Amino acid sequence: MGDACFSTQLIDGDGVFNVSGLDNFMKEVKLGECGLSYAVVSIMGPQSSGKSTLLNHLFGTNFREMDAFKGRSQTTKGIWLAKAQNIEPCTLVMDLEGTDGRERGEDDTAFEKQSALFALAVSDIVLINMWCHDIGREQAANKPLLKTVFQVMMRLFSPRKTTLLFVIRDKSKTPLENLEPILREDIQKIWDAVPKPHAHKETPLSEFFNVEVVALSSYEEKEELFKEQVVSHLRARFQHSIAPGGLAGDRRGVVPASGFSFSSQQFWKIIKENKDLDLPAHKVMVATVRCEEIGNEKVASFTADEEWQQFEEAIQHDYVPGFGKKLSSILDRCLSEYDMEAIYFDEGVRTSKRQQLESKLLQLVNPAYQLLLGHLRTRTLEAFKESFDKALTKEGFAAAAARNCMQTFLEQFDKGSEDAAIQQVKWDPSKVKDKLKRDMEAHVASVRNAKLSELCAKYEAQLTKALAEPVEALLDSASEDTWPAIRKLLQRETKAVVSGLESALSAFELDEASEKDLLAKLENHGRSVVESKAKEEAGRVLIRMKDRFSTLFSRDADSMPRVWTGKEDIKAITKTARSASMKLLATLAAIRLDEDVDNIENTLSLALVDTARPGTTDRSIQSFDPLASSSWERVPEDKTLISPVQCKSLWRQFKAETEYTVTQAIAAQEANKRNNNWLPPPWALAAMAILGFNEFMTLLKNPLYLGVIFVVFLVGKAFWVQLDIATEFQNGFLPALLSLSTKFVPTIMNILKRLADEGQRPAAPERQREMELQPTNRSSYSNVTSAGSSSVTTTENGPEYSSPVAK
Ligand SMILES: Nc1nc2c(ncn2[C@@H]2O[C@H](COP(=O)(O)OP(=O)(O)OP(=O)(O)O)[C@@H](O)[C@H]2O)c(=O)[nH]1
Repeated sequence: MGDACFSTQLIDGDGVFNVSGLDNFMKEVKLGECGLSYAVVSIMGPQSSGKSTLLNHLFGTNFREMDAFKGRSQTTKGIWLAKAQNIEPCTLVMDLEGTDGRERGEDDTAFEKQSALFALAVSDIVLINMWCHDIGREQAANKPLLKTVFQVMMRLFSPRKTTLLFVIRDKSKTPLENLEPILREDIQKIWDAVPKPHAHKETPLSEFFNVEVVALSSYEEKEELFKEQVVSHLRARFQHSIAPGGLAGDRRGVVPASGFSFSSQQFWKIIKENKDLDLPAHKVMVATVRCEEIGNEKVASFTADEEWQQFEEAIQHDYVPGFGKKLSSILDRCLSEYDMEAIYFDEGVRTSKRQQLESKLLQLVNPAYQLLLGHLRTRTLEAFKESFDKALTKEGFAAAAARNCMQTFLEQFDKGSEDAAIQQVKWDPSKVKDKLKRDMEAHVASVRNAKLSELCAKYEAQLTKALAEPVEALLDSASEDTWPAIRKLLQRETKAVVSGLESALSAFELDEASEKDLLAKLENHGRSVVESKAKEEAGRVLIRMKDRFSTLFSRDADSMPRVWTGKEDIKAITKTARSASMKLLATLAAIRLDEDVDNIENTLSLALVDTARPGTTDRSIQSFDPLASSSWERVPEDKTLISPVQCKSLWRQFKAETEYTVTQAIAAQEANKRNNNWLPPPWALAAMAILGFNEFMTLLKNPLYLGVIFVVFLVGKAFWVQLDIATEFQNGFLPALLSLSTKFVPTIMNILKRLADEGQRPAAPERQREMELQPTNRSSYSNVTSAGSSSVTTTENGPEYSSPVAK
């Protein structure tokens, strides 16, 4: 690559900034890597005053020079930029279009003013090229130039101190020592004459400029001497110009080399808009833009980072161990790269942009972190459930064990979240942990509730078993002691089961109120078992009453079946049996689990059994019926099983259905009495014995008569059995006659047929005996059932009673 590469037109003659040219130039000379170690030198001076010639000799550049033989005309248009050769640190050299050209106007927007301001803004050293013979001259060519420089300097807010190096060309024999004071005086005069803003009225020139003077021999006449002076004297002053005590000014507004392109573009833009330049603000602005750019580059490089991309992908599916450590190192790398690139920019801007970058990166990473915590939470919850359920099947539910298990897995979560923690930021995983804790608690609670209801159901079943059958038995044998006995039983069994549940509940560590609740529920369950049993029994009360009645009525005190001989007091027996049945009704009329304060038995006894007591008249019953009510006195509605009116109707039904048994008994008694009366008086028996003596003797003498009588008896007995005459007459005399008349002929035929059949078989006598036995059994069965029975069907509205007769 030739020397030409190092020079480029920065701003053309029309004031257009060559952005791409500058960017290429910067890449070419690797300016971006210089940081703050670079200097900018520019040269101003009249047209064709040998500026380019000086720069090329001083810095080894190749700015265009005028050909000496072609005459004087402007060669440099706009502003050119090149890099000085063999000068440390990197020194940029700007060659400006010459002043006092006739082509340009004189107003504020004139190109030479704009370029002078630009040069002052970006340069550390400004060379002012002037002819030696102009010194002390009123009409010197450099006077308008200096005026311009000083004027535009006022347009820089808080300007930095720039070095003005006056290069006196074509030095004469007059020594520099003599020339310099005259020059400085000239400069001071110009400075004083320049209109200044109020704030800088009294500001001395030295505040803004560092004035240096150097004189060179004529390049045209003493070229060798010129070259020697340039190389051996002047060039040395540009080495390490930015070091303390170097040629450069105070460099207050300098921007890092990587911001040079943007900074100079902005300067030119503002100058073109004819605005004043605020160097500190400009510095901050360049830093802001550049740091932002660097930050964005770092975000882009982070997003494209392969390691991060792999991480992000893996996290979509599952928890990745070592997340925090790995991500911290990627972020760290990114941030330190930023630090390195932004190091020379304004510290305030750099730091705030670093924070922005950091928060952007963390924002990018945060969803992955949250996802990771989500995976960690799910994993931990699953592991907790597994371990908890395993312990549950082994040891049953225990609140303490559940707590320990939760603690272990919460600690596991803590470890996992520590592993996921990023060093650059302290993200708080407590919300996720809280959610995990809530989920764990919900699981424990649901298991606990299931176990609790299982336990309660077990104890309820136990209590049901302990109560149901004994209560049924107690109610079955209803007496005065029934309810006290039931109460005692209920109390005893409930106490036992409740204490069992109480000790089983200790593992659940329930609060006092909940425990009390459960125990009370169990107690209530016991009561409800008793109550439902009582309801069941009340539904069957009519059958029970009839059973009790028939037991007491048909059996004597020794439980032996009664034979109605005629001596029994049927009325008294009936009364006893009915009053026992009434007691049963009274017992089942209400639930008495708390106390026996009701007056049901008395009321019933008064209204149902004692109606026929001496002194009780029909009128008094009619005028006051204690059963004409739907509720009992002192018995709450929910404890009433059979209301007074129901009792009354049941009693009526009971009486109607037992009436027949009583009538039967009375009939049997009367029949018995009649049977006993059939025997003739003793005198008739004596007469019969005396008068029938002859017939008796005839029979004794002729046993054939006895055989005939025996055969007649057998035939008669056969008819009795076959026609089931005894059963037929139980249904009444007339129906029996009708039934017997229809059955008479078939029975004769049947007997004859059987006789014929039996005659053909050798075992005939045994069959006949069997035949004789059968009807006897049947008749005894029918006697048992004849006591009558009824059935009860229960409907939603309560028990319904129906009599078997009706059926
Ligand atoms: N007398 C004299 N002439 C010089 C000197 N240095 C250069 N020249 C001549 O001055 C003429 C202009 O030289 P340049 O270097 O092109 O001057 P310039 O100031 O860059 O010109 P513009 O870019 O057009 O403003 C050339 O013919 C040079 O030979 C010098 O020291 N003394």
